[in-house]
Amino acid sequence: MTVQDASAKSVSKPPLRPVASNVEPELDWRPGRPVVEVNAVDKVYGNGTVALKGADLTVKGGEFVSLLGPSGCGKSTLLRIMAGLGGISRGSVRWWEQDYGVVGQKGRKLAFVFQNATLMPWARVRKNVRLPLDLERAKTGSEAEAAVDQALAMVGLNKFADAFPRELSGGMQMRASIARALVTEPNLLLMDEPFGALDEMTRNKLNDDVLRLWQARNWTVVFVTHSVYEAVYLSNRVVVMAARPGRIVEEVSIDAPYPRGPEFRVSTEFADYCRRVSQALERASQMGEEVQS
Ligand SMILES: Nc1ncnc2c1ncn2[C@@H]1O[C@H](COP(=O)(O)OP(=O)(O)OP(=O)(O)O)[C@@H](O)[C@H]1O
Repeated sequence: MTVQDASAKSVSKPPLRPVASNVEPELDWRPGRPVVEVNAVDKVYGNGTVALKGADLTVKGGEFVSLLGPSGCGKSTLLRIMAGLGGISRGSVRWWEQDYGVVGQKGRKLAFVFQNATLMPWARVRKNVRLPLDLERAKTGSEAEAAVDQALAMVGLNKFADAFPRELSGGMQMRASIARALVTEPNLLLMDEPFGALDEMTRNKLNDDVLRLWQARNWTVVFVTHSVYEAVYLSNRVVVMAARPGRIVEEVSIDAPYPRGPEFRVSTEFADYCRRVSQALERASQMGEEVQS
């Protein structure tokens, strides 16, 4: 789907406007407080597709929430709405308990990681990772370089700073893409099926990297995936969606403690959660078929 959907029946595109003077600019990340709230949101595309109907979802500070559901159930649409990309047809969205104007302030930054690494092929890794800082122009040259070095080190790519994207494996390209999100020091990370194209070993490794960074950086994460295993491994909460119309139908809490590692993947607890989530997904898939028939 396109990022900006100009043809959508938009009632309220989140306004991009200067920060209100009464807004507290200091760090406002508190575990348990709502970071993004989607209230009764409908999304109808210009061609009449009802991508979301009555979506309600609150993601709280420090949560790792996965969106899971059959193809076309509106996962990407919901994630993009949470990113302030594209309009909504009904309902409301709040970020850090305020409107979109607060996004980008200290402690209220969001970053989006796309399905593909979307690196500039003609630019070296360092330049790709630095791009958001150059666009923000908030840091001096040496500050930006230091931030890039730190982000590359966190994803284990410091030795590849001067490589071109074509010289990296698919997993390394996704790492570069994560470093590009990291460099802006986001508080809310929205990830749209970032590892779907990778082999299982690489995906498992990147899952561990994301969990490590999530804990180290106090991120709040919303993660779209088609994989029950990935959703269970990563998340505190799996939100299951159904299609036609796209809607949230179930939630499963994953109460296993962190850090999670290889032992968790082979535990009966993991298998039990996977079975529960698979059953929820099966129910969701059948709902879509019922509506259609
Ligand atoms: N720009 C658009 N214009 C019209 N319809 C769209 C647009 N983007 C998405 N859709 C439709 O909206 C519905 C939800 O799409 P969306 O991409 O959000 O689902 P998804 O659950 O992320 O799908 P997938 O798992 O296949 O990526 C689908 O029917 C899709 O065809």
